[in-house]
Amino acid sequence: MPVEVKICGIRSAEGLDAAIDAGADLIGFVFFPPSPRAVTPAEAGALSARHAGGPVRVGLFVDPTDDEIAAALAGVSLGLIQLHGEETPDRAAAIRARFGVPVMKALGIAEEADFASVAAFAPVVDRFLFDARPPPGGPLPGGNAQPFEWRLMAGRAIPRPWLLAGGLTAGNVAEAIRTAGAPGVDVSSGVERTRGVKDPALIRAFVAAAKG
Ligand SMILES: O=C(O)c1ccccc1NCC(=O)[C@H](O)[C@H](O)COP(=O)(O)O
Repeated sequence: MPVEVKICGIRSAEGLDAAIDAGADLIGFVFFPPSPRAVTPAEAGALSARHAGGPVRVGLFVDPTDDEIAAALAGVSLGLIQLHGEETPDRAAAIRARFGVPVMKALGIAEEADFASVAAFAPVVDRFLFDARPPPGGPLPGGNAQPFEWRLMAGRAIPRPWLLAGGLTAGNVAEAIRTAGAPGVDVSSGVERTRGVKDPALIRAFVAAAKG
């Protein structure tokens, strides 16, 4: 199976076009205003409308209210809701039931114990994303260019499709996939020329390295 690639934090036409041309399978729109990658629902809708079909449009939320999700969905059709905060399994289940959109739960990983909630989320989510646990007190729960120990994933039975994230670049993604046994990867900082600004050449290099 080819490795799935998600390019997260798309907020420009050139970033979106490069991700689609390069063969990304999923693209992420960040609906979290403190992020330098944040977009409004209208901006995401306008970007998404540049291409009919193509990659799954992922909406990224951090402890969202129902109103926030509804507002995003009014602006752009999403194929996946990524929950990147402190959402509980009950909250993930409620979001999935209310909006009828598949859900991906992001879990921050730094040690073995961080996998404890996988079993509780598995019945109520469609995918997992394993990212580096964010630094304490940091401004963002993701998108921090910080890797975690990929060997923590090796040989682990995850009962849903999953993506590996955190500090990936074109230079390390092949090794990360091999070490973690990852069926898919997610990147944001590693394909940016400056924080929040995607670089088409880095996007192309990343997708080629991940799928090569
Ligand atoms: O990217 C953000 O700005 C962000 C903000 C708040 C919550 C999550 C966020 N990103 C989540 C992602 O899916 C990133 O792609 C993932 O954390 C990997 O980021 P990076 O280490 O920068 O490649």
